[in-house]
Amino acid sequence: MRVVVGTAIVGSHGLLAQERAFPPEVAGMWEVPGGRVEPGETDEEAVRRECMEELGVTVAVGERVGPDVPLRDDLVLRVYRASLVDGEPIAREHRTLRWLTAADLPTVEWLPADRVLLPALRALLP
Ligand SMILES: Nc1nc2c([nH]c(=O)n2[C@H]2C[C@H](O)[C@@H](COP(=O)(O)OP(=O)(O)OP(=O)(O)O)O2)c(=O)[nH]1
Repeated sequence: MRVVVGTAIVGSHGLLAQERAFPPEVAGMWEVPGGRVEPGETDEEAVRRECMEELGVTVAVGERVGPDVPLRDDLVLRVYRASLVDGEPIAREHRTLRWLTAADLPTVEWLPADRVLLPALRALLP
């Protein structure tokens, strides 16, 4: 089973989410930062690497958030909570990033797997 890690970073303005720029089928849809765990890498290492690549920040990885969500036969999305340790997030690989409040959460067009996790993500917000 391969894993795509997602990262739930909650700040004073809400949950950090990003709008995908590519591929065309999912461009304009929203997700949390993350990506595929590479062979030989732990989930936590993948979260830290992806947050540096995508956002330019160092994070401390915390607890799992919600269930594993199947993406395809051999692939699941697994989200971890994380906190910012160093840097201000910048969308390096995405169209844009936003801090979403609890009220904002249902208003953006999430990728289908992330939609399954909305209750768990909502629970992280005041
Ligand atoms: N990063 C991320 N990917 C997600 C989320 N939800 C979701 O369905 N996905 C899917 C989209 C992609 O098919 C896959 C991860 O792709 P990616 O492009 O972010 O991963 P990656 O950086 O490792 O890129 P690649 O090597 O697979 O090209 O997981 C999410 O919240 N975050």
